[in-house]
Amino acid sequence: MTALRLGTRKSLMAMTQSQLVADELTRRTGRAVELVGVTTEGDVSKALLAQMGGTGVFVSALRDRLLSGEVDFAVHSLKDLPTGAAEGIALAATPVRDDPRDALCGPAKLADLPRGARVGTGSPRRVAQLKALRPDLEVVPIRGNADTRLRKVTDGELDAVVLAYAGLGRIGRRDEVSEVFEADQMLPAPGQGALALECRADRADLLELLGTVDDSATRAAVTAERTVLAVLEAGCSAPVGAYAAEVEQKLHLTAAVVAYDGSRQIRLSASGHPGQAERIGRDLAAELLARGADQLMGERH
Ligand SMILES: NCc1[nH]cc(CCC(=O)O)c1CC(=O)O
Repeated sequence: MTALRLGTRKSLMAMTQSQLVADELTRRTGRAVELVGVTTEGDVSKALLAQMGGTGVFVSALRDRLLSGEVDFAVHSLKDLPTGAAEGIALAATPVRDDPRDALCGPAKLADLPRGARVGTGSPRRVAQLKALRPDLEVVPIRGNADTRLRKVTDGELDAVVLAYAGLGRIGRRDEVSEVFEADQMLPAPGQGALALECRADRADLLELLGTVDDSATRAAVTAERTVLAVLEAGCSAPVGAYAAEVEQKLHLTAAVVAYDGSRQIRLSASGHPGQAERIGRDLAAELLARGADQLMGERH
């Protein structure tokens, strides 16, 4: 039988996580899987990434390859997937989630950084929560892949950077982490640490095969988190965190909207049956809006 073609971005992080998925699929189904590296607009142009606000730039090139039949399925970081459905594309599997937390990379823990230390991150969600924890910090907007960001610390341009702990593990850079933030300090981005396998919606054979690596607890958690984001009509450029996990067959969801300067936040939790993940997310988002989330997100400065 021919090898399945797995479409992936070409970064070290993407290639590593795609290879993990490929190996697990082969282990479970006996099918060989071959990686096909695809250059996306987000990789080519930083200006374009900024202009488009990041939403979906890494994803659309891979989806084009699915629709044209050049690849059979694609592996994305779930965090990078826009919440809206894509015509003709199905979310075939969400494998067991990796660590969802954010991590500080640098020589010291957050509390031990000097007054006014320069900390790099491009994410409004991280900026706002950093400011809430340490209002004295100078938060510096940065872009680029994890390697580029980490180099700004070793070069002395920045005192520390914040990155996803899962991604740091995938590129073998966990030894640069000084502190891993708990969700009550820094609520992760919806879908952080999880992967998404997509294929064409009309490929029933593939949906079944890829379904062998799906994890229902992960699926329920990320469904709840992403529903919050969708209802708030927020993307990765909004100061919104959401994290859900199943404990003893119950899904617990926490979501927060933080003012850009970290001065205020609205944080709520809810729980329910994992089969109701979407409703749990929708109801919590409605409650956030009722308590003024819209207004907080609207205040850019
Ligand atoms: N937006 C880039 C991106 N997409 C996924 C990850 C990390 C790995 C993950 O969350 O699965 C990262 C880098 C980061 O936020 O540090």
